[in-house]
Amino acid sequence: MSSAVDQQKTTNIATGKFLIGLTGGIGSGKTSVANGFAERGASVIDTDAIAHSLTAPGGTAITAIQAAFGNDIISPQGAMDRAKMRALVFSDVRQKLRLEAILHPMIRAEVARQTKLATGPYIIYVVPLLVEKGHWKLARILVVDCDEELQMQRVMQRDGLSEQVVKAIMAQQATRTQRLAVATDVIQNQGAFEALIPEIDRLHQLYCQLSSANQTEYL
Ligand SMILES: Nc1ncnc2c1ncn2[C@@H]1O[C@H](COP(=O)(O)OP(=O)(O)OP(=O)(O)O)[C@@H](O)[C@H]1O
Repeated sequence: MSSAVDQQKTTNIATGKFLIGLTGGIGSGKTSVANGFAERGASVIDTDAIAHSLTAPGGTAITAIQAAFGNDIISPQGAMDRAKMRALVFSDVRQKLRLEAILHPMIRAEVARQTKLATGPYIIYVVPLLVEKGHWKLARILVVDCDEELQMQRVMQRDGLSEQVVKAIMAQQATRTQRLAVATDVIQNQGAFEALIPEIDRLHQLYCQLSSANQTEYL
């Protein structure tokens, strides 16, 4: 596991924008929390959503995935067959690296494009594997945290996956301890949705303050 998250206390010089990485284990509530920030005016760039659109029918990554993995990995509709790909990359780490070699540069390019266009007071990058696959220049790291049992319940309910599959996914991710070790901010998502609201409000205010202070430094 690389400790590859490169934090900066100030606005990212390359982009001139205040960048926050949002991460958490599968089903921890990243999307729910990110939506809360978006509702308050933040620019949210979701790397998972980008990966989905790259591998949807007609997506930019489809031709390269087909060339690397064969026709069988592409569904009749022209999307990457996610279930087949999941089985493949779980059983063979080299296949995982091949897929990442195709997708990661495309995701980075799309993140850079959306970052240039972003107009919010700060930007939240939603990066599920931020701790595992770092090298993001960030001012803050926000971890959405909940216990593993709850993660499992939520994912099994949402995606109809078996406990065994969810456990296998979680085993490939960073542990709670590893994530919390790099966090500058933590949102506990252990209770009801409503309990997230004051936490999101508090951090939204903090990020607005920090981003405007940092912007001033660079004017
Ligand atoms: N506080 C909560 N109370 C009840 N259900 C919740 C809560 N937070 C999230 N959920 C539900 O749990 C599931 C996972 O949440 P969400 O999709 O936000 O997590 P995620 O971290 O983005 O997941 P993934 O890693 O799979 O992308 C969703 O069905 C969501 O509606």
